Amino acid sequence: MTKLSVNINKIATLRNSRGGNTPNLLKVAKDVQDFGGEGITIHPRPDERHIRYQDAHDLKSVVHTEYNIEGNPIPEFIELVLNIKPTQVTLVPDAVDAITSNSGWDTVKNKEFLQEVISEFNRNDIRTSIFVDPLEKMIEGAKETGADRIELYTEAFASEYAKGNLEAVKPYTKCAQLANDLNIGVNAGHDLSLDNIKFFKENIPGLLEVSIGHALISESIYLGLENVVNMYLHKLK
Ligand SMILES: CC(=O)[C@@H](O)[C@H](O)COP(=O)(O)O
Ligand SMILES: NCC(=O)COP(=O)(O)O
Repeated sequence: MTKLSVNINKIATLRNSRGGNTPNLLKVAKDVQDFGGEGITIHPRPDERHIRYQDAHDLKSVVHTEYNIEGNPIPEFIELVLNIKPTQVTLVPDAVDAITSNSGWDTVKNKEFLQEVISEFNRNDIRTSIFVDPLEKMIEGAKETGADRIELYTEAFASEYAKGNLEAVKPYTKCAQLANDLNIGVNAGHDLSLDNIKFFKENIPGLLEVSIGHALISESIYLGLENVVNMYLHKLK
């Protein structure tokens, strides 16, 4: 069983573009869960370009499924997560000015730092996950940090799959198998979509959770547009 955690960053992006409260992030989080979504993911970035730190606090009382907070463990982020105590924290090594997450951790080079941060979250009963590229060495390194799970960074798979290269899933299958053997849980995310998710799931043993945002919100626009245009036309008759 693979859980779907919906990343609502893009809802906050749209809200922030007008300065008001539309679309309402908390309503969307509630609706996602009412519609069967099994988790809510947010990735507050230091510049608060989409999710604000206050949103992360406000969502705490609304998210009754799995609450996953992603981010680079800078001191402000660590403090935020320790205050909120979500179900899971996913550590992502993104630069402040990165347009989106663009690589996994080097779990070998950063082993001691990660061990330190992870043990602090573990002491607070927060499940930990580390964002990694599909490289076996990085999975072995992740195990040594004490993390409960890895999140496989799926951008490379998604872009190759879109070109028809089905072989691109192979390193992910191998790494998931290794993670299963090492008894570390497997999550995945980035650019997963309605086009690629079924194939990905079928090829990843023990896939526990996927977090999906950019494509899912875009698809919601595509699939909802006809309905809404028609509702406006009806009112204008
Ligand atoms: C960790 C990850 O894979 C990202 O996809 C992320 O959570 C999305 O962040 P943005 O919405 O800021 O691109
Ligand atoms: N962890 C990945 C995530 O939350 C969503 O990534 P994307 O679907 O917005 O690329």
